Amino acid sequence: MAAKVKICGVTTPAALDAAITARAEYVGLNFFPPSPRHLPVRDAGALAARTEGRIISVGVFVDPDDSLLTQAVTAARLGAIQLHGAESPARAAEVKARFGMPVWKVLPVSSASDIARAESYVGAADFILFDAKTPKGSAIPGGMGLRFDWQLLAAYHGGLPWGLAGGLTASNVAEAIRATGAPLVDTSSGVESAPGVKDVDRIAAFCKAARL
Ligand SMILES: O=C(O)c1ccccc1NCC(=O)[C@H](O)[C@H](O)COP(=O)(O)O
Repeated sequence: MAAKVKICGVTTPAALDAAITARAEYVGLNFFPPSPRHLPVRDAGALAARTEGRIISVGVFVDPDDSLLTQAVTAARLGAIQLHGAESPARAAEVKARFGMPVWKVLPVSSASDIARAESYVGAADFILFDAKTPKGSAIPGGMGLRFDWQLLAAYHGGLPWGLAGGLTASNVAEAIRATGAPLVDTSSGVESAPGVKDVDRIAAFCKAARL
């Protein structure tokens, strides 16, 4: 089965439409203010109006409080919540229960023990996204175009559905899927011309390459 595609950090109608046209399954809408892809809640409604029934919006959050989640879930008509911070299994379970929608937990990876942590989210989250660990002190915990050693994924026992993120581009995504068997691939900076600036041609090329 073809890997599903998530285009993360979409902030404009043009990028959203490019993801829909290229048949991506998900877009990520980023609600973390320090990110160059930050989407203010007040701007989310305009994008949400274009997504209805065409693509699923995943809200990207870093250790969010319930107030931000409530505002974003409503304004952006989210279909899933991605927790990209240090959220514990208990917090993931709480968010899942409170908002009644799938929770994706991101695990930053640099060693085998990071993969093993996925098991602790069984029953608490619905989906695990393995992403590259960013350097200590980074302003953002994702979207930096960094890869991790894909061979580490061989140790994953598959207690939860999962996806692969980190440094994926149109040039390496087919190889990433072949090497890891990832059922979902996620990219952000790999389809940009500059941080936060999505490139519609790169979005199309990425989606095409993921399906080859
Ligand atoms: O992209 C961001 O700016 C970001 C900021 C804070 C938390 C998460 C963020 N991105 C989340 C994603 O799912 C990215 O697609 C993922 O980290 C991969 O990014 P990239 O290596 O640039 O493809």
